[in-house]
Amino acid sequence: MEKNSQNNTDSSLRRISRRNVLKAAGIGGAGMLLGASGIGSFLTSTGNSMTKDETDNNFIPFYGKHQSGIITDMQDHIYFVSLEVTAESRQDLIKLFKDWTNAAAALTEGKGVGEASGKSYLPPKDTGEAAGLSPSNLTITFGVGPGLFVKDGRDRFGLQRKRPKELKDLPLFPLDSLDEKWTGGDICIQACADDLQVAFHAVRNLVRIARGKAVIHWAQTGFQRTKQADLKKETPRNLFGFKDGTVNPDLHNQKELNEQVWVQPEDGTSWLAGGSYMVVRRIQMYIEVWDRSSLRDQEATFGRLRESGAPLGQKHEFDKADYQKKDENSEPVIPMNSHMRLAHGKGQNQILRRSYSYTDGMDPDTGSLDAGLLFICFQRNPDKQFIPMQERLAKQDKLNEYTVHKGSALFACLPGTHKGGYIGETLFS
Ligand SMILES: C=CC1=C(C)c2cc3[nH]c(cc4nc(cc5[nH]c(cc1n2)c(C)c5CCC(=O)O)C(CCC(=O)O)=C4C)c(C)c3C=C
Ligand SMILES: [Fe+2]
Repeated sequence: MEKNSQNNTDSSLRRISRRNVLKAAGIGGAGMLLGASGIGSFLTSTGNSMTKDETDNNFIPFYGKHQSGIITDMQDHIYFVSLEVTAESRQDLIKLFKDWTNAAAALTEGKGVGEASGKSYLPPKDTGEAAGLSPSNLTITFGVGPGLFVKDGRDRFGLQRKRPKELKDLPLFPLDSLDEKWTGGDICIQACADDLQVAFHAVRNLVRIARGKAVIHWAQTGFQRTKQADLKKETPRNLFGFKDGTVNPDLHNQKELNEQVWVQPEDGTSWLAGGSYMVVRRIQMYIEVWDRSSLRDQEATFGRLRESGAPLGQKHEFDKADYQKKDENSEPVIPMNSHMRLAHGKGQNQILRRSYSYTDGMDPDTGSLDAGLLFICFQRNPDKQFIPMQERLAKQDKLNEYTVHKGSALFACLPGTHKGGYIGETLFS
């Protein structure tokens, strides 16, 4: 569970009026028409990354240069779904993305999908369970998996030549214990909101729209502490009790985001420029085993103190880790096999972590709680970011004693769109 709301201090952004926010929802080209006004310039520079604290009506625009739900401040809940496409024609697939775009734009504004027909002899277009609820900072993010481009040797939609070389099944890492039921998918929908019913409603209606064209392959809900419960707005803690999400790219540093998160025009896949690669791993955490290990062992596992979240050898959570520091026995203060040290590597390539905890009843194999992390990260290039990082972790991470990777998927999250356009337009044009 990773926090990504650092340095969110521009008070002018917090004073955006409801009228301006709604205006922003309807404008073309990510707010560019608003020109030099505060909100216009913000949207122009960062796409639709307006964060929940920056609006006064918990609404995050769907339209923008980038899809929302990537550099958006994390909401309290996620409903993630991976779909298999059953449509056979390119036209049907394009129609699906157009219908989804219109529905997603309405849903994020707190509206239902489709017009109410008022005809009692027909099923209502919208399923109704979010009627009267606020938008709850709902974001809906669409991604496409390798199977959309070619599956079982078939180029179903004439997309094979458009597949970026990075968009392929992730390699099997040492210790992976992947289950097909939580792995892969042709398309993903990530719905995040501060209310689970709002997120569920979004997914349910989008899946309903896809009837006859796509079916659910796997789904996973996730949570973190609610903002209501955390008055001090600290970094959320994962199910091992540690602050999780301290080190992440700065969401307000455009240069850093272009280097680490957004696919760039020069990366060789023009239709994906402005999008981002999303890695999803369903990681089970052996919480009972963890609960029997000593505090010292737990802290050595992550390389951080549990209480403050400070790196070992430092006092405060955001102090810089000193990887050279030795203890009185000349041993590294931050152990060589600690999670933080291995994830950090040489510090050149980062990922944007946006993970949520999950619980899913009991693991029938062990009789213990099935709980863990729906690990999600975004990046410009998985070959240079997630994959080498996970190779290091899978080989040596002390955390592996307490976790197992059960699910895995890679998606290319499409660039954003403007009103009148549709998500996926660049891929199909
Ligand atoms: C391959 C990428 C990563 C996986 C998989 C992963 C799993 C995982 N992580 C935690 C808990 C923590 N992770 C922390 C730091 C951290 N983790 C990754 C990457 C992966 N984690 C990175 C890049 C970093 C930051 C490294 C750095 O440069 O400092 C931390 C420390 C606090 C923090 O910065 O967030 C915790 C705690 C769990 C529980 C988990 C799998 C279940
Ligand atoms: Fe981690």
